[in-house]
Amino acid sequence: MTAQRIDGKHISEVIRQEVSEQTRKLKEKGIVPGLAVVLVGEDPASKVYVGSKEKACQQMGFYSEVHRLPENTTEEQLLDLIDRLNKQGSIHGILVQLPLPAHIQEKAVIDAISVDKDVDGFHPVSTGNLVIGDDSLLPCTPAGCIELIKRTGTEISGKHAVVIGRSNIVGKPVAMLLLRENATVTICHSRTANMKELTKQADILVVAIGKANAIDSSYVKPGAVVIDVGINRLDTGKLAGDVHFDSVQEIAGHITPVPGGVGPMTITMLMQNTLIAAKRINGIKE
Ligand SMILES: Nc1nc2c(c(=O)[nH]1)N[C@@H](CN(C=O)c1ccc(C(=O)N[C@@H](CCC(=O)O)C(=O)O)cc1)CN2
Repeated sequence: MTAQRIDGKHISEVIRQEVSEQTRKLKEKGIVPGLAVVLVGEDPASKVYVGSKEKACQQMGFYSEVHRLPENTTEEQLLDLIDRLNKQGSIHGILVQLPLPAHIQEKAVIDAISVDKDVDGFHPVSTGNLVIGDDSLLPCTPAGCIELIKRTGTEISGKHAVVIGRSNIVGKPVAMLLLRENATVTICHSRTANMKELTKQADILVVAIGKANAIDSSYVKPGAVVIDVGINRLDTGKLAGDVHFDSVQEIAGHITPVPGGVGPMTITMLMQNTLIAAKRINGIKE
């Protein structure tokens, strides 16, 4: 069996067209979704991602602001900027690009973003709402994973989903989203005993561990949907996922490639969140 490749780039394009159409309709009501992206320092990958977010905003017809701050920006200066953006009427979404320089506390910065404008879905109140099933803006990469699974035609309800990785920004929220879709969810991590025994039971396997090619076909149940969240740059300069694609595609039913799988969905879900935030802030039903 050779798995079907889940084309994150194509799915992303389809969703972007939907977002851009809804934005056009919202603009007829005089509302222009606005996103502020804040970048501190010179991390090369972050610069590329922020540039892609700026381009995506243009493509969607959003208003956008990018604040590129020097590496030596203090936490206080960053918090002042967030305070201003929280109050700014033209801005419906605020995103601070991660990672931040070591002298700035990530938690203090995330906590300062208004929950209504938390388009990254990283604020503790957004996380709490996700856990209890209340409305909140969903974290982009986990929401992208669920969207990719659904668009394979897979019914998530009743399936056994195994998530490898327990980070606050991917592993835990993706597990919560799968639970919300009525999957039976197991979370594996670096201390899990007999991991293969668990992953081989998974109808849906989501891998977010940050280790290139760590998961081969011996971890995978035949026919499973495999979602690879890892983006690892190899010494050769090439990108690799956490899943050994060539090995796993021999056994899986569906599999995301890297690049071109989950990655493109992250920015697309950010566009969708900004549109949702603009509607909610203006009291418009979705
Ligand atoms: N505040 C945030 N910071 C970071 C997030 C985030 O969601 N919010 N996620 C990542 C970086 N990221 C977006 O910010 C991101 C990562 C990867 C991609 C992507 O499209 N990847 C491509 C490959 C791109 C390449 O060639 O390098 C793919 O997988 O196909 C988009 C966005 C950390 N920081």
